[in-house]
Amino acid sequence: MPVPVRELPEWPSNVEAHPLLVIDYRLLKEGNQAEIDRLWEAGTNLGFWYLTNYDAEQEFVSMWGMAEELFKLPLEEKMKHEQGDEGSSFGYKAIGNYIVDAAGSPDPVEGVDIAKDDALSYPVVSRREYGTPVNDRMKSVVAPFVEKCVSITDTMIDIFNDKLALPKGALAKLHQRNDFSASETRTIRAPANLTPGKLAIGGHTDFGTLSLLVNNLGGLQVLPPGTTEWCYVRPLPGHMICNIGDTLTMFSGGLLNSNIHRVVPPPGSQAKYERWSQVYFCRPSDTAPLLPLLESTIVSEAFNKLTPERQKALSPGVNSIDWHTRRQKNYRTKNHKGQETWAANRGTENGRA
Ligand SMILES: O=C(O)CCC(=O)C(=O)O
Ligand SMILES: [Fe+2]
Repeated sequence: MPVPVRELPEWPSNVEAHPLLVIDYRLLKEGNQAEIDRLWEAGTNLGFWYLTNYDAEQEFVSMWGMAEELFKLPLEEKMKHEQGDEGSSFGYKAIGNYIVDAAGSPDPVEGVDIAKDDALSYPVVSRREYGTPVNDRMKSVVAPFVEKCVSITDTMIDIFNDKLALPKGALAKLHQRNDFSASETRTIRAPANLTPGKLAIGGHTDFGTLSLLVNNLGGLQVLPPGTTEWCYVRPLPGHMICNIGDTLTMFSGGLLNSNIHRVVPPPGSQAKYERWSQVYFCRPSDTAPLLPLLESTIVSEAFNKLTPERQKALSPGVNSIDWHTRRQKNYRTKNHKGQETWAANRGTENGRA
């Protein structure tokens, strides 16, 4: 069994971790202004924060149990539901199918991504099939997980909407429950005893709006703005890790920061355990145009202050699904041709101050 998140192995005493702001979800739900202001502070600076009192830790950990059953199947069986090389991220992901750097080095992790659309419509198949171990747990594990995550991301989207002084519900309209989107669950298993220095996931920004993450070991690192030193983010029981993704950076005219991060082997003696992560990616409706929401004077004033290069990076003008497909496709090892393929998978880090 995976290491339960509440029984984390000891953090090595000589390894520093980033002191992320801790945001209390219960206070956010109550409309506590001081907590809302702190969420804004977290979103506009590092773009990463801890969330406590979110009441879904069990739903996150249950997803590991679901994936463990799937990963037990013979590879040939799992490959029937692999994501493929066309730019969809829904489905099983075999070890080595993503690149982790510009040289095209293959990744060492196994994973599975399930579309929000499939979880919520089950037994109706909206996007694709995932095989029996997933089907058997769609109602009992996957859908409850997605429901909790949708509720958490909807809450934070409305808070950011109001802090950006957008018309009521403007951001929510770009993330409607019943619109098809690339929103999905992602479960990742990295093997124990990875070679020190090996990347499990290469440096990247997240593609969508908000990411919710629970992991059982260290290994996640952020590159804080204005620094050149990668810094560990320490998993803490009862705390999930949240971060801003590219599309929210675009909608906010660069005010909210989609920060670069990566995953390396866990620090110290934690490296001897299998590493499990559970993510929920909230992404805009497939047809949402990716442009700053200039109807807000806060957004337009921020956007006008940016360099032309940064303005261009934050207003690609393509639809959300095209952004996602381009990035995803150029992470696939089979599609890697050279340095230019890595450049083609990049997000809003281009022109980042
Ligand atoms: O495994 C982690 O801790 C982070 C995963 C991540 O950054 C991602 O899947 O985008
Ligand atoms: Fe990420």
